[in-house]
Amino acid sequence: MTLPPRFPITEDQIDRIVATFYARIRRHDILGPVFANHVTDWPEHEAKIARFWRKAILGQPAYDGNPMQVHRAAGDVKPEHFAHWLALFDDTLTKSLPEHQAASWSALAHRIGRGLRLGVEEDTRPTGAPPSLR
Ligand code: HEM
Repeated sequence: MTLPPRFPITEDQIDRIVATFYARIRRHDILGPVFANHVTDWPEHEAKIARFWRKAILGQPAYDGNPMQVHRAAGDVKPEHFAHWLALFDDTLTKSLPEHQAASWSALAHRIGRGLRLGVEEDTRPTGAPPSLR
């Protein structure tokens, strides 16, 4: 089923953000080494991420993976990585897109990132300790 877009954006704009963002991820001091442990085929990774966003933003049935499971299973993705990821993503969005698109996509990424972070945190938290609700 195809859902209506959350905000107007072209597939080409999504592809360009993904390419710019992961080029910066590869050079990032903290995040670069984590990705290097997992991603060997960058064009394939970027194509998959672009399909993820085409589904999340445009409602296209382009992606059917399970990001929560992938991030939890990675083992070296830590809760504190999410703030770095989101800061770099926001910076890429504001430098590359008109304000409305950047703000809408940022809000969506923060919402998804919060869910993923809580999932990853679940695996690192000592049994019985309360979740961080920030
Ligand atoms: C809002 C934040 C994030 C989003 C939306 C996101 C999205 C995704 C998606 C869709 C995938 C592909 C999953 C699949 O294989 O189907 C992925 C893979 C991956 N993500 Fe994230 N991610 C986020 C944050 C992070 C953070 C903070 C890290 C920490 C370094 C990270 C590290 C990775 C790695 C290493 C993979 C590749 C796993 C593999 O192919 O084995 N991600 N991400």
